[in-house]
Amino acid sequence: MEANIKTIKSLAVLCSGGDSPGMNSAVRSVVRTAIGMGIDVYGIYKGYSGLLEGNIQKLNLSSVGNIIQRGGTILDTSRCLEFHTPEIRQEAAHILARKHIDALIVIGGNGSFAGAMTLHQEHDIPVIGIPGTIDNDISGTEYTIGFNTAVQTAVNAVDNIRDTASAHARTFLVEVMGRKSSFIALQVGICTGAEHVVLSNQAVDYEKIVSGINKGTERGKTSSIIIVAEGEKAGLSYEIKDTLMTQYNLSVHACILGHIQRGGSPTALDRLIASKMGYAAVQSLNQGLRCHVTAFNKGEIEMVPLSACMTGKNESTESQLELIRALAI
Ligand SMILES: Nc1ncnc2c1ncn2[C@@H]1O[C@H](COP(=O)(O)OP(=O)(O)OP(=O)(O)O)[C@@H](O)[C@H]1O
Ligand SMILES: O=P(O)(O)OC[C@H]1O[C@](O)(CO)[C@@H](O)[C@@H]1O
Ligand SMILES: [Mg+2]
Repeated sequence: MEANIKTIKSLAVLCSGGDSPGMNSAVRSVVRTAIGMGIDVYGIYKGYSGLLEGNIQKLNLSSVGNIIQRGGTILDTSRCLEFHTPEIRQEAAHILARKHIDALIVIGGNGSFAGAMTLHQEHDIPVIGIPGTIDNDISGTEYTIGFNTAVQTAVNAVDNIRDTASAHARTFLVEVMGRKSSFIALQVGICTGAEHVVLSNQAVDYEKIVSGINKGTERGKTSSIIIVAEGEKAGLSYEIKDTLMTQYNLSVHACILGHIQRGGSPTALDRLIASKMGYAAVQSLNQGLRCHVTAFNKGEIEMVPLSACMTGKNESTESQLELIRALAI
């Protein structure tokens, strides 16, 4: 540790943005690691909104007992619009100082990381980000906690829909979450043997969808599954369904999976990565890191500067699409 780096005696942890399965496993790991190292640990309830309200409680070992397997987050979470305002962030910094909290661990997505970054830049507060979002849309890390569970939940749902699609000889459009990112859609598409995936950042290619369905019909297929990434707002699958009906005379069904993808008990993979990240977050503060993220790259946890995690990512989109096309022949 550099000689001029102040020792962290107390830290706070919060969850922000959409909840994701595995957040609790990460909170547990942060709390247990910190206490084991003699660091006082506080939970901030309801994300940045709770910070501004001073909704902060000291946590002990049993505060995080029996939560590793639970979905949601015991700390609750929020989307806090005021946090975009510098004066409001100044208030947040004062609240942390008044509570003698030396560092903040933020478990959340790209938006939550943007909030943590500004707090660090403006008020020199040590921050560590733990990537927790089902969207897997944070640059600098190949993985974000919750993605695997969300994909598994969606895959189970599509398997069920496939039974009906097959029994009734129907085509289904199944819309999955992911906002601007199509990672859930792509992985669900591969794992359910979908005929086509509609990406969130591209115009819908109706000719391709229709020729795919027709090709399948010609070789005797009676049902098809098309996965739709939701984009800016939910409901695109219904627009596609209407266009297929009115312009191509094709009758299809649409199903929006919605928030069932965000809840539920985390998979073993999410519990494992969350436990490792929580531990690494606290260790890294002890080692003098002050504005970093616990990233998961090439199978290992590594500390990456928060500044490297501020843009979206789209690596692997093309190769995943290629696989879907190759297998839907
Ligand atoms: N540019 C920003 N500056 C300050 N705070 C921000 C900024 N962007 C987002 N935040 C804070 O982070 C919160 C969560 O952001 P957002 O709603 O984008 O979710 P997220 O963390 O990306 O998670 P997810 O996408 O998984 O729901 C916002 O409500 C706001 O309080
Ligand atoms: O629950 P809310 O606030 O409607 O947010 C929905 C969004 O949150 C996410 O589930 C990520 O948390 C996105 O995939 C989705 O677009
Ligand atoms: Mg986000």
